[in-house]
Amino acid sequence: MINEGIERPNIFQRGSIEVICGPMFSGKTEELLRRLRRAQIAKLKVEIFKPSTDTRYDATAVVSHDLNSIQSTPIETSSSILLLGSNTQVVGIDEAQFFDDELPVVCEALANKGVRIIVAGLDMDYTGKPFGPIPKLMAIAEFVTKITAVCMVCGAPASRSYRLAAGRETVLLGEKESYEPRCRVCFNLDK
Ligand SMILES: Nc1ncnc2c1ncn2[C@@H]1O[C@H](COP(=O)(O)OP(=O)(O)O)[C@@H](O)[C@H]1O
Ligand SMILES: Cc1cn([C@H]2C[C@H](O)[C@@H](COP(=O)(O)O)O2)c(=O)[nH]c1=O
Ligand SMILES: [Zn+2]
Repeated sequence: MINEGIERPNIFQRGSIEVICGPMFSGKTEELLRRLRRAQIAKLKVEIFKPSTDTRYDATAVVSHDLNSIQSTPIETSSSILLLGSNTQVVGIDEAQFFDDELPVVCEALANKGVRIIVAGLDMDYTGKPFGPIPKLMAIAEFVTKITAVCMVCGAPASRSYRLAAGRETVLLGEKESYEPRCRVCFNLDK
């Protein structure tokens, strides 16, 4: 038979990368949970990962600001996703901005093997700069969903996360006490 033994992608399980991004409180985790739940309803094998450093609501669950949740595996480095996500059909990754620079390579490798990858994360840090591996993931993704929150100053659609707390380090975990979503105009008010 022609092509016998040649490794080809399974067209019935075509891999892809989806990115869900936006500021804090825009609904990234809710959208991730919605897509993963639908995959579970379709009886697909689903694995969910988050950075082990993100312990805000729960050590193992991915939890939205409205406290919807799904069980996940906390991991330290993106290479663990290659090991743990190879024998699954759908991989969900939350808080992807905190992962190392290898995450796009890891996602590409799994997608090429036929895995559907759904990544959620902040596209910008509190200074408005691209955050971690998210911009590269947006470039190589088949589908990018960029969503907005509600600006806490004027009520317009908010694209940015304004830091209320003191501290200039890029990574500073927090919730409403430390951050609020703002539109471009209100984000730049005190600059
Ligand atoms: N300023 C805001 N704009 C939009 N949603 C908000 C805001 N403040 C609180 N929320 C709540 O946050 C929920 C989204 O939470 P979540 O999915 O965890 O967001 P993200 O993962 O993007 O931070 C919304 O459904 C809403 O109930
Ligand atoms: C803007 C910004 C945010 N963070 C932290 C704050 C939260 O712990 C997470 C984002 O969570 P969400 O699910 O998107 O609400 O990231 C940070 O460390 N640095 C920043 O610049
Ligand atoms: Zn505004």
